[in-house]
Amino acid sequence: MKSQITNALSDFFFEYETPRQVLVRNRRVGVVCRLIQLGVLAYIIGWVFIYEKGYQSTDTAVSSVFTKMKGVGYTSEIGKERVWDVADYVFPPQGDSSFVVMTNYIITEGQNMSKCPELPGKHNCTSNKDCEGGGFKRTGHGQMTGVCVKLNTTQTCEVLAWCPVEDDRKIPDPPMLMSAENYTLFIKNSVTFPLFGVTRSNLVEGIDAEYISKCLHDPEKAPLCPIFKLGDIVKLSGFNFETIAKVGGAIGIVVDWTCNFDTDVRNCKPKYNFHGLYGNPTETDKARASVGYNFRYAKHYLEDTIQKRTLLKVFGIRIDIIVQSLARKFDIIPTLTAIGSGVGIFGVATVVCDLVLLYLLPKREFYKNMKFKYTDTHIQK
Ligand SMILES: Nc1ncnc2c1ncn2[C@@H]1O[C@H](COP(=O)(O)OP(=O)(O)OP(=O)(O)O)[C@@H](O)[C@H]1O
Repeated sequence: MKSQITNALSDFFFEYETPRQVLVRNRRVGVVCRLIQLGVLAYIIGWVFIYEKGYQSTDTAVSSVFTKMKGVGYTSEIGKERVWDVADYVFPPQGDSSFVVMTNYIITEGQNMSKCPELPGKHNCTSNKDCEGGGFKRTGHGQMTGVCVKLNTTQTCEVLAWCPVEDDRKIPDPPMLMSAENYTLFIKNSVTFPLFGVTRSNLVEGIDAEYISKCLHDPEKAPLCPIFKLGDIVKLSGFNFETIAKVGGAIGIVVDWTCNFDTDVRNCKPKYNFHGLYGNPTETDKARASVGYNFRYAKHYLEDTIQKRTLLKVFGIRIDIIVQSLARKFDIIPTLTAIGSGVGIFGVATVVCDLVLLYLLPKREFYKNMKFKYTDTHIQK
């Protein structure tokens, strides 16, 4: 018993078995096999390694964006000249990655809390019965007092509201702040790739204070300049400035960081892309339920101890800055995984050629006999 175990152990340790193979001298099978192997090799080298960069690991960035607008707008309404600076036309003012630049507005000044007639149109009435006291209309401006009052040639419900109520039936055309086309936007963006421990900023090497004070972004001539003219942003996103300025719209600026850290990190530079998200009403769009982008904003103040407000219906260009990133660097683990899976796929060639050899060729019986060694039929005692 002991000697049997010793024999088995010595067989296990001092012997090596390797499969015997059959060398098939057949041109057709040879060609099929080599072609499949060539295809697999092309797939591994061309697709997995070169195109998909299977030898690198990837990481996306953690990023922060800061924006600042500059430029001055001028409007002249009947008897009133006004200059609009950045604190007046950017909402919110903190320099977020998503903000609105006012390009058109409807201003209602000196509103105070009192009773006044509603806007003619949706809120017309013929008698007090049409104005339910204490009630609210879906798109009304205040609480109805229950009285139907005369307003010019029509009658409307009287409301307790911020009076006079805003009349937004006509949007100023051309837009009040056409000068917004010349405003400039400064984007400061910093990205960190935690896996590779690399931090980059869009103020890359060579973008110094002097360059910033003069440059203006141009996709061809100054692709790295972080200062953009609003008119250029609108044009590059495929919109017409006057139309988008009138009713408002949204634009996405994509800062794209696609970096390869196998080369110098200084080659990791941002690319800016512009996308019109919504706005620019075309003829068919006019029929849509909602066109453009607007919101209301009020500035409150006290006048002779009476609280008053100035209401602005703001039409503007909403800019969303989106950071997209993908960095790559050589890593031994994905490299070995790609090689391993490639070697595995080579096995496909053997399976296909065996099928051809053993089941399709006319001399398949001959090859079967060469490939397999048969035992005698099992005879039961
Ligand atoms: N929208 C913009 N258009 C043109 N230049 C800008 C714009 N925003 C900032 N800059 C300039 O870029 C530089 C860096 O701006 P940053 O905000 O860091 O500095 P700042 O001195 O606080 O700027 P500011 O001129 O607003 O006081 C400054 O010279 C600034 O004038």
